[in-house]
Amino acid sequence: MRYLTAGESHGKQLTTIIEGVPSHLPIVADQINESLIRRQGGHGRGRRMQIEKDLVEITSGVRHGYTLGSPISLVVHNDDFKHWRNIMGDEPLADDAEVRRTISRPRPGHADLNGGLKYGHRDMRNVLERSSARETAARVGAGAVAKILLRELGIEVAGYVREIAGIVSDVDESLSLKERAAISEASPVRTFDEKAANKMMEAIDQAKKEGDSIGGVAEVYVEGMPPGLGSYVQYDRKLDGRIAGSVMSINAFKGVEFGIGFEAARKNGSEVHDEILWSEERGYYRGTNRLGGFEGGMTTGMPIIVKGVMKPIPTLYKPLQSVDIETKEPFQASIERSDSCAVPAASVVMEHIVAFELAKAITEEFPSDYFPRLKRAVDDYRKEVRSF
Ligand SMILES: Cc1cc2nc3c(=O)[nH]c(=O)nc-3n(C[C@H](O)[C@H](O)[C@H](O)COP(=O)(O)O)c2cc1C
Ligand SMILES: C=C(O[C@@H]1CC(C(=O)O)=C[C@@H](OP(=O)(O)O)[C@H]1O)C(=O)O
Repeated sequence: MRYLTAGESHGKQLTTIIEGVPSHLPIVADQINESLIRRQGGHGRGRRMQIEKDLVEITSGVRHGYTLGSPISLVVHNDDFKHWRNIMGDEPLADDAEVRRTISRPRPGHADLNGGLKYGHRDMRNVLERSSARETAARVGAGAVAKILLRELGIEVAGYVREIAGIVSDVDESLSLKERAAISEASPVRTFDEKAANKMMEAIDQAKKEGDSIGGVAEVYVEGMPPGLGSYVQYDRKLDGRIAGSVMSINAFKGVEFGIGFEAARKNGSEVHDEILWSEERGYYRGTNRLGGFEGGMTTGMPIIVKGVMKPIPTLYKPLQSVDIETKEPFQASIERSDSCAVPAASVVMEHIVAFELAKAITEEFPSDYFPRLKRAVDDYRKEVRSF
């Protein structure tokens, strides 16, 4: 499975094309819409999210509620486009057109300057339109299809928030995926501890008041992956590596951890590695899950636990020094509409990005263009490893 996205933040629409989804998988648009709506929420989002109501149109690859095995294309219309029609139009502009006004003031922390240098865009709107995290709506569409495939195989994926601005929300490690999903879904910052959630919201409001922004940590939890997915035999087949790469590709993500992650550097081996146990009822399993479900680039069959670190949003009302590329003069701050914290939304994005990598690994391990056949292969494999 693979996918591509297209679309500018204030352009007409976002498009996703997903290739390699087997036929006869039941899909309806509302399942994808549920994911899209979840991505729009969370305390700290800016005014743009009041304008958009992300709803998908499935434009190919699905007929009467089932995948055809042909490429699936998804379209999400940008409601904000109507306000940007002049600026984002594809007609050549008259020399004196008002909308010729260009963006010449790059924001530190965003893609503006590097993108301008690389693509020769002296109007950096041409960079920000595509570097904007609006694109993550298109990626969530692909992830929602992946989640449907995984669910049919008994694999569930949940994303939530663990930390915002240094405020940590503890999670009771014994909580099941369903419990994690339900509790975080009910929280305005998608987290567990209500006290921490209130503090997080205060920190977000404070940052907003000060014209600043804040980041945090999102976590994705996966139940039901069979052991042995991914591989140790070649670097680019290591599934933890692939997941890490795709999590790092989310806008503003700066780091990834599995299980106890960076804490492993400060512990002895006996406090890090998960002992191997066996029982008639469960087959092989681990006494702990400190490594977060991976060994040797392969799943262990234990829940996958992966964290991603999101830096604070780069667009600030508070002055940060930059240089106008036309005048070469320093300036401070450009006032633009922006989120002040998007970690809750990003936890939904991360959930879907991880789901896509898992579905991709499954379809590589059990290649079939016909979903019922793929499912039978997965069931057989589960039986085989159970009696190993
Ligand atoms: C869900 C989400 C919402 C975001 N919202 C904003 C925003 O409103 N303003 C902004 O400047 N950056 C926002 N970002 C972050 C930028 O898109 C990101 O920092 C930028 O593309 C540069 O890429 P980099 O930070 O990965 O280097 C958001 C990111 C995510 C995941
Ligand atoms: C549109 C979304 O996020 C946007 C991501 C973003 C950025 O620079 O990344 C900037 C903001 O866009 P605008 O400049 O239109 O207010 C966010 O609203 C979205 O998540 O759907």
